[in-house]
Amino acid sequence: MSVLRTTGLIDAPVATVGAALRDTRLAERGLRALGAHGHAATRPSPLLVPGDEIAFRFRLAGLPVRLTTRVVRADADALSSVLVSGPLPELRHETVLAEAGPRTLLTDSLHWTSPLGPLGRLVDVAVVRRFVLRVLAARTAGVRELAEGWAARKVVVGTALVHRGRLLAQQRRYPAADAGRWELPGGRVEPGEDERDAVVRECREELDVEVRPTGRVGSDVPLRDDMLLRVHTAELVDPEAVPRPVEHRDLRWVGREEVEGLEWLEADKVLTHSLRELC
Ligand SMILES: Nc1nc2c([nH]c(=O)n2[C@H]2C[C@H](O)[C@@H](COP(=O)(O)OP(=O)(O)OP(=O)(O)O)O2)c(=O)[nH]1
Repeated sequence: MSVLRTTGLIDAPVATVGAALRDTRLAERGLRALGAHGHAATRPSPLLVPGDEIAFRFRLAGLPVRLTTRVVRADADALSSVLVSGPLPELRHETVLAEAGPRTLLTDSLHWTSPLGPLGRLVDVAVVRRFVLRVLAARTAGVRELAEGWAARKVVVGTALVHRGRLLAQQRRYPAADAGRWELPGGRVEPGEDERDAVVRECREELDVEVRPTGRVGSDVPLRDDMLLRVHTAELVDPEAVPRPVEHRDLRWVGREEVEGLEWLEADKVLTHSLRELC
């Protein structure tokens, strides 16, 4: 099996780079940057989720290549995909992110098996490795451009409040387009305010309870109006406290199997696979 590893430093937090990695336009941009005249089809959603397939069509050394991969992991700090179909028996792509001070270290690993035995290994050295290195460099440049742009956005905090194995969702009352859809408690971080303080304030305002932030979940999600959704996990300070819907139509504690069935706001839909892991 052949392995190629590359790294890059990006001037943005891990969760923001994690969002950029999941951008569905990235594969196509990478191919275009190479002049590979490729086409990469994904479903029309802003961010990839596990199960999504990406179909690539491009030419390598003059030969047409068709290759489809499937996303198997899309977390704040990692994106992985495996081969579904293509002209080689095995292909696995893993991108792992690690905090490096205020920046993020991105490590790409590509593992593949050549289709032609010893001859394939020669082709690997001559053609494939060079092509893969260019693809990965173009992709990292695309991730950097998106993530560094998003890092300057205003943050909306969402709160994944978990209690006795269930997650709290709240149902919006307005605007009309979003009425009846579900979201996490939260809102815009005010100037000078810490994100965790915003989580505590929003939960006090929206749920009338005190919460304690406990960590983070999922990658960021770009929103309209130059905002970025970032979800923090939290617990009730008083386990007997009962949240009430101060501004919302309804509240619901949902278990692992119910998370993906709710009609969430668009942005939250790409986080449900991460949220269900909390239950
Ligand atoms: N709180 C929260 N907001 C979300 C989620 N998903 C999502 O797209 N958003 C959007 C809805 C809003 O456009 C924005 C939140 O900003 P906000 O809380 O300050 O504004 P809002 O529209 O809810 O209401 P308001 O405070 O102006 O009355 O983020 C989510 O899960 N929780």
